[in-house]
Amino acid sequence: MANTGGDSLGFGRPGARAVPRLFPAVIPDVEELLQTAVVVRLPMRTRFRGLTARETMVFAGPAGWGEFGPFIEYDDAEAASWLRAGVEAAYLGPPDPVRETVPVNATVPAVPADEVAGLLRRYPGAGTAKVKVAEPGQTLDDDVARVAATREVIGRVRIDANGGWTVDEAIAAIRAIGDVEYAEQPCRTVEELAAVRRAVGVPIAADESIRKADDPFRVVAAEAADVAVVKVAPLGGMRATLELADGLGLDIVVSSALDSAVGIAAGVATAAALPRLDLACGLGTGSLFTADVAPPFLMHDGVVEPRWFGPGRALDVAAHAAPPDRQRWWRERLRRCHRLLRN
Ligand SMILES: O=C(O)CCC(=O)C1=CC=C[C@@H](O)[C@@H]1C(=O)O
Ligand SMILES: [Mg+2]
Repeated sequence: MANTGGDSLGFGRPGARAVPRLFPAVIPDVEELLQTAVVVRLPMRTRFRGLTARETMVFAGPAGWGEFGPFIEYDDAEAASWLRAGVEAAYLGPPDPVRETVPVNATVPAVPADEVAGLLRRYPGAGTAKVKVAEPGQTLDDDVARVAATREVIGRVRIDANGGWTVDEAIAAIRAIGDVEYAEQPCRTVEELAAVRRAVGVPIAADESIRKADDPFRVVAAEAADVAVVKVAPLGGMRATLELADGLGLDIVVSSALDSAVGIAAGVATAAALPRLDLACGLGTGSLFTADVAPPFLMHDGVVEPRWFGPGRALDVAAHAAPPDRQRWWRERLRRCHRLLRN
């Protein structure tokens, strides 16, 4: 039964943007975190989310490596959850798995249709593809063509509009695109998602309406979605994500936050620990980078296996270290977020 009320994660309290507070109970000293922290800049193969390189920070703790990589434009209140997730990974390690493999979807950025087949070669055995749609500056024809090109290679397609459509645009676009596994975040608000869901026969997935919401349970209360896309870093960690997934009572897809291999390891560990997992997870974004801090989670036969970058494990950070001004910027950001977590 879905939980539509308040919850132990700290979500949904008036004025308190979700900084889940459950794990870990003790946040280490900031100087300890900064001692091993390195900022890397990972070059990307294809533009994704407007990025051609991904800046992120990794640090080590007694349980291994953790990642702190909130997107640059996020404010400190939003970024603090990402720090909590990194601290949990480095100080607590992964939850116990209940499965040995995690099914993963191919991710198709908003590329021209004729680039799709080449891109999908990076996802051997994928049974599901997620196609980005509603990209600013592109048309519905571009989306229809990209989805059609994807379907020629992978039969099961889900789409992600990142809230880019109005309700009317979403209804028209979903009808034009045709049968999909689900439409992720077709519009921006929960009410709009519910309106689209009522109008179309296609399942709706909520992403931003969960990871950026003051109250992720509103999606359930408003009957706005069939699927919850959950991301470990913005939701404050693996255990917080598992608890939220359990409370939501929707079908769950664990997805990446465009993390390095360190953050993806936490996503895979979370998916491996879910009591039920019926849908492929969006954890194949390592394929979008041309370099990573460790061997990326590349799928084979449509799945990846959990792996953990434990204590004493050296990462390939030197080759990808960001310039000194960016190191300073991230270290200051970490200090500010750390103060928020301690308060
Ligand atoms: O779900 C996937 O296949 C890949 C992950 C993915 O699409 C995203 C990762 C990071 C930022 C987001 O804009 C984006 C998403 O909206 O789901
Ligand atoms: Mg999404």
